[in-house]
Amino acid sequence: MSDTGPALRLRGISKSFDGVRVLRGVDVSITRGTVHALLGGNGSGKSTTLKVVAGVYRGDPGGVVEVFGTPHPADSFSPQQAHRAGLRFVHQDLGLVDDLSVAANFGLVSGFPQRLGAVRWRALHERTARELAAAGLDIAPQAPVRALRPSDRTRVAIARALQDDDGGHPLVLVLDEPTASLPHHEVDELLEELRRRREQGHTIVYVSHRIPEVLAVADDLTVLRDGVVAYSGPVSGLTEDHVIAMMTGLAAEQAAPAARTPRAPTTAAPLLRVSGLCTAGLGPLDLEVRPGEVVGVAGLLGSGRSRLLGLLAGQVPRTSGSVQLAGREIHHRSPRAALADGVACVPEDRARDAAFPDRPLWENVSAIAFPRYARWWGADRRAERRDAVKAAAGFAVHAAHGEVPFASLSGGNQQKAVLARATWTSPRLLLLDEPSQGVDAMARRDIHSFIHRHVDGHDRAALVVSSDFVELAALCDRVLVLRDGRLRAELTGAELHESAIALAVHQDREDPR
Ligand SMILES: Nc1ncnc2c1ncn2[C@@H]1O[C@H](COP(=O)(O)OP(=O)(O)OP(=O)(O)O)[C@@H](O)[C@H]1O
Repeated sequence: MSDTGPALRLRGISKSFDGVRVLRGVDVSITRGTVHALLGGNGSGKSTTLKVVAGVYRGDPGGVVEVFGTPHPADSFSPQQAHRAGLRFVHQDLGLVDDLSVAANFGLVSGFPQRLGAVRWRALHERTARELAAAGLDIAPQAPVRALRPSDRTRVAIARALQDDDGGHPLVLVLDEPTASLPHHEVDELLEELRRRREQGHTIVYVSHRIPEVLAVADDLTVLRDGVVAYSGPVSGLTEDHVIAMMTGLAAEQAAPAARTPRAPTTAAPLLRVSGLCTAGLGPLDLEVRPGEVVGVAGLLGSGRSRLLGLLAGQVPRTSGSVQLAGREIHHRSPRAALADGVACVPEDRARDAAFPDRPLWENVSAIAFPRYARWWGADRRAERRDAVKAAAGFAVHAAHGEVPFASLSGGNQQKAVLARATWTSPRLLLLDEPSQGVDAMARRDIHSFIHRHVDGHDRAALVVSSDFVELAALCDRVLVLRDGRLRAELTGAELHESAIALAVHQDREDPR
């Protein structure tokens, strides 16, 4: 291990899947004691790069992963070698076991101290308490992971990854989208944690789609475009538009978003009218959505925001109340029944609720539209495939072809494919739960303009749940704020900005709605 030079250096890293090269000669040098962000559009190769660095994927021959001055051939680098070399990883799902205590989660990685075959819990608790204190975390080692706040869970995962099993040497900590699933108000805490770890001498490599956040916390950044390094250098002096221009290869002015025309207030009769709607933990709720409106729903985890969408989508049964769509009472007992009435939903947990991972991309896109292709002689699969591939292309889903298994798509492309499916049947009410999770900045802009196009001038509307208040302010005509299952505020016009939404979401005082 050399004492000078970069912490991590990638030289000529390439990676092919079935003969298709998805990384092409990636060269990156990461300075010790810095925060280095890795950015790029969906499918640009960020996760693949990290997996080669982690030794999970074998790189193509010729590439080198150099850690603290020691070179390792990328085609034979293993996870064990990566660990010994001083690389530590925190994946997006954090890898914590919710039902175990914090100390037991530490033990899973560092081993359980034992005497005569029995676990020495007291020793494990003491060791974990020292690690937590060193990390500035005021958490008992006995606390169940399930009870932790989201940002504390991430900080525990970081403390576990960095636990002092390496004689106190600085390490390279690699994080994959650590802020993607954090509530808005906890993002700053995590960014502060990254800064603190940098001060301790560690090197942080951090994948993100949130450019403003990267500009705030990173010293340097690398932009990947189609598996090639488009930029690697300091953050200072860069703006969001510069970064997007590097990600897209377009000039900054071409990459800038089209200005949004504020919608005139509509006086049309409501498309959706909800009255006295109740289910466990939610309601009674009264709300109206007019044709052409994009209405946001903001609230903390547990506020009832996803439950509201589930109720409208036929996934959650109601206990009382009424829902009218275009003046007609509807009461769906399944998502399929809701769809038949023009209500389509994109759930928050794509992998669990919205995907057939082993089936081809095109089947995942056409999944809800296949009855259209029923013919007297069977199903017109050829037409179905053709139209599904077209629908995916309309959402800029980046895939070699329509036959690739859904699971092999990058996360952002999976999300776009699921959105393409939901909108294919031109639903009158589009229900979207965290629609731009994991999608890159350009795709997020595309998704927003698609939602606007879907509703503008049509007898359609969208209801959007998002924990990203910047997104809600940019996308929505109105934002409803839920707390403890009740509607507490409604923001519109000049009130509709990020900080007002944050304030309304966190307010303890109940207003008299
Ligand atoms: N196991 C695999 N088999 C085949 N192709 C793969 C596999 N893993 C990744 N790819 C392809 O490699 C390319 C890069 O994917 P990768 O997941 O690295 O992108 P990414 O930059 O992390 O994207 P995102 O921001 O959407 O997560 C994509 O075209 C993807 O479909």
